[in-house]
Amino acid sequence: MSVTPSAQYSLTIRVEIAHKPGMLGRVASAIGDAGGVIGAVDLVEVADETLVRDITVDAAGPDHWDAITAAIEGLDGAHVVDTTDRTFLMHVGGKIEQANKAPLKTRDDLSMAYTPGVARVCQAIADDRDKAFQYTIKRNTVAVVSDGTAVLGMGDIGPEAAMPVMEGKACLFKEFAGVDAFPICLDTKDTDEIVRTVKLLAPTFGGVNLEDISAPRCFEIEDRLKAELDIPVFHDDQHGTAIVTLAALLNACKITGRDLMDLRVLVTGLGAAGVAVTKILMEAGVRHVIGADSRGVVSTERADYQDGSMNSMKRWYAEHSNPEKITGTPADAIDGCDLFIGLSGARIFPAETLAKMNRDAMVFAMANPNPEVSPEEAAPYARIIATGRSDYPNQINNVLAFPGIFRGALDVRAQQITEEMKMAAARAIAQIIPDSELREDYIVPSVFNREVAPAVAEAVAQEARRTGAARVDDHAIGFAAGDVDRLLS
Ligand SMILES: NC(=O)c1ccc[n+]([C@@H]2O[C@H](COP(=O)([O-])OP(=O)(O)OC[C@H]3O[C@@H](n4cnc5c(N)ncnc54)[C@H](O)[C@@H]3O)[C@@H](O)[C@H]2O)c1
Ligand SMILES: O=C(O)C[C@H](O)C(=O)O
Ligand SMILES: [Mg+2]
Repeated sequence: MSVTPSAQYSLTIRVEIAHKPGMLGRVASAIGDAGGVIGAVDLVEVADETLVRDITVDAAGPDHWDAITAAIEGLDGAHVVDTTDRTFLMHVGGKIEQANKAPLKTRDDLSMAYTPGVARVCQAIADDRDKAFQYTIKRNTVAVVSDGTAVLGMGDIGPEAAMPVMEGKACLFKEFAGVDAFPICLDTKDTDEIVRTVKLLAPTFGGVNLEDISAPRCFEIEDRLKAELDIPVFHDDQHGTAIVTLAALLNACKITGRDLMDLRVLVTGLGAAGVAVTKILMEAGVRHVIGADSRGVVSTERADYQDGSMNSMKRWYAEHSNPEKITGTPADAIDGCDLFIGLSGARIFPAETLAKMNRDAMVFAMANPNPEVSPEEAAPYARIIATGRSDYPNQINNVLAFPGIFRGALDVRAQQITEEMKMAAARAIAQIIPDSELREDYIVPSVFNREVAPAVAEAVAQEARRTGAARVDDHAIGFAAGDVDRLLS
């Protein structure tokens, strides 16, 4: 849906240019006239007759790449040698690697890090398994587990194809909260097998972040793992999304002068994210919700509810929403709504449908990578617009939640992420923006705001302390865990 040039379609174009005055300017103009946005320009090779340069250009998509390279080829004295898709280049060999914390230069180093010294550490843990948190990576390492069945809005694309997203989550954990996370993509969709596999892996990890596992299996998988493991288990697409959506809504309501209790809300997509978002909004006070899945608006009148074929989560939904028993499509149900929340897929209805919403409408179109309705098209009908993407303002994305949530939980060694912790995290995210700075295009902090993860971690840790769920209090060293380990070693 990207129509404007952006970094996701950034291309490095290697161009051989005649070595004479004005040529680089002509190449730059050709790129600009074709709509490309030039970034870096590097000199690769100089010869008597020619220069070779790498020109980095943001474009709007593959067709636009062709138009830009054709424009360069159309010049006398310029020739495209080759092109590199920078997004793919960033993924060559994967995005993360393992790194050693202890030096291994001498025999002494080896005899401590490995045999024979390591055996004493193993024995200490064998005598007291809790010491795994002190002397292994468990204390700071989270498993990012997916079966590849609901990857972004791309659906069931399989475990190998899910890896770039899971590696990306690991990058975000490390970057924003100093948490070491490891991507694990499983070659099974079977609930029992997933539960058993994660349980078998659990001794290595301090927490489990479930990711992009489709509904309704994700609900049972999370419930069972939470019940059976003594480390926190958190399905990011449910709870991370719910926390950030509530944070955004708290601030959007301040701007539009609304009360959660009076809102009329339409949610499309009743999978992992849609159900969890609805639940947290209801816990926070929202009373009037209508939900729609790919078969239309859900109600107790719908045939699949009546004949018992509706899954249990949607049955819950049908029973707790849509008091007027509206039937039909999301476009039918949007009449008179104040808030639209999309957690379904791209372009599910024409933007004009939003005209039926109340004034000062709020539109959170959060499907990734492409939202239910584009912000440009929604603009005439909504006062506040948010998406899950980084290239628009108001990015409602679970990255604002999960790094800090796990940082806080690991620091106090909480065994569960409770509802109270999630609420506290939502409030912490919302409060990062002072009321005086709230604006229609600034309802959630930037994902690059370094205050967010520590604030979320502190809120989670405080809640754990308050409820007695905190088993230790490492919070003082949380963000510097690596440094402290080095000092201790
Ligand atoms: N912005 C964020 O932080 C964030 C977080 C989680 C999920 N998401 C996005 O939300 C979407 C759903 O993710 P999920 O994890 O809940 O997946 P899921 O597979 O569990 O659920 C998807 C749901 O959407 C429904 N759906 C599909 N097309 C629809 C349509 N045209 N109308 C109504 N409903 C439709 C499906 O029936 C299903 O119930 C994805 O696009 C994902 O990228 C965004
Ligand atoms: O991965 C993201 O950017 C958000 C979310 O987890 C999603 O599945 O869309
Ligand atoms: Mg996800």
